[in-house]
Amino acid sequence: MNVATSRASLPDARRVVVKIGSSSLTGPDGHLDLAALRALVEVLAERVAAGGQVVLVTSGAISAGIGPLGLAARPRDLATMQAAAMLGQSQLVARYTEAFATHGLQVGQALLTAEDTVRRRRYRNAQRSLERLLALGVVPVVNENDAVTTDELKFGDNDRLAALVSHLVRADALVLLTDVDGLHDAPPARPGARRIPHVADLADIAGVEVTGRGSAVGTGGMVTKLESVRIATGAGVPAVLTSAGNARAALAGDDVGTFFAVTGRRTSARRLWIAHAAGSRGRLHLDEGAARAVLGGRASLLAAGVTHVEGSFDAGDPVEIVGPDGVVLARGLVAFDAVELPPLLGRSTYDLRAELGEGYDREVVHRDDLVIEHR
Ligand SMILES: Nc1ncnc2c1ncn2[C@@H]1O[C@H](COP(=O)(O)OP(=O)(O)O)[C@@H](O)[C@H]1O
Ligand SMILES: N[C@@H](CCC(=O)OP(=O)(O)O)C(=O)O
Repeated sequence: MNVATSRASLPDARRVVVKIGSSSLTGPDGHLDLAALRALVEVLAERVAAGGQVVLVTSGAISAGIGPLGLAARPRDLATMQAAAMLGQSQLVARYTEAFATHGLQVGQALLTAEDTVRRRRYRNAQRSLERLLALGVVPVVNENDAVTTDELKFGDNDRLAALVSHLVRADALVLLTDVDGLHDAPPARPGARRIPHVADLADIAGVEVTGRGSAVGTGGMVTKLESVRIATGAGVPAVLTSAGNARAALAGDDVGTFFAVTGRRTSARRLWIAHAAGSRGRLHLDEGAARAVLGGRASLLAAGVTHVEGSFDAGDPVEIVGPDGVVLARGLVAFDAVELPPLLGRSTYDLRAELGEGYDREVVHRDDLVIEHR
């Protein structure tokens, strides 16, 4: 580990996750921009040649599928987007394979889903295989597994995926490449909007106007990029946001884009998944006393304090924990299936054990599986 503590230490960051968005890989005709892809690969190959390690998180599967499928425009419905991504992903990786090969490097593909960052066993598996791939000198090329993700259970944008991957591989820095040179003090199309070079704490930019609308092809706009930055910096990984054309300069620590300093220490993977699991499978509504106990930070959630449940989750799924006023207080991994809970609610642990036996008196969400929302 050699975490970049400032922009100047970026050249020494040993392991870097670089994410490139659709907007930077798509030409004006909506097809994959091969020149842009090759230019990025050249920069990353230089980094590897200099002794660094790079994990590439790349969008562009849908863009790469448009041409071969003969589609007039980027599809909007989920099934056609998935079909385009399935065809396009293999094209995309083929192009990366060729481009890296010209620099004597090999690539290995990892297609991840939100589920992989939520489920402990899958997280560990992904961690182990990526670690081994890097040790073998191969460049991991990561995208979301669009073929198997549904609307409610997907990242959609690759920004948050990149932040979670940077935690997964214990990166020393995260570089987000897009079509604008960093965060601006207003949406960059607005006259007079200026780049913000350094952000020490995300609270400092709370007043900055950002839009969730991306470019014509991107997903999530600046909102998901800041969400990604929040996850990464809060988990101990500094981030740089700049345009794809500035990738080399950003890695060299030059004054381009926006540098976001670390705000938190490396958290356990477990707490990170719980806090940022892409989707929640349901909600647990609490009474006043339980809400206070949960916010106190040390208590587990017991059936006695839950008034009702929503959703159809299984034991182990992420759920939102909601106060009596409807505000989400925390997220956690629930220890029961949704159908098991109604008869247990509002009842004391003593009652449950006496009537239903050992096991039914367990916590609904154990405190180790519970993370309070900080907004
Ligand atoms: N305050 C802001 N600073 C910089 N960019 C912004 C801001 N608000 C909105 N944006 C928009 O975010 C867009 C990038 O998001 P997106 O299209 O999703 O990119 P990508 O495909 O690279 O993920 C930019 O084109 C920019 O217009
Ligand atoms: N995973 C899909 C879509 C990802 C996407 O558009 O994300 P981004 O460009 O990062 O906002 C793809 O590869 O086309």
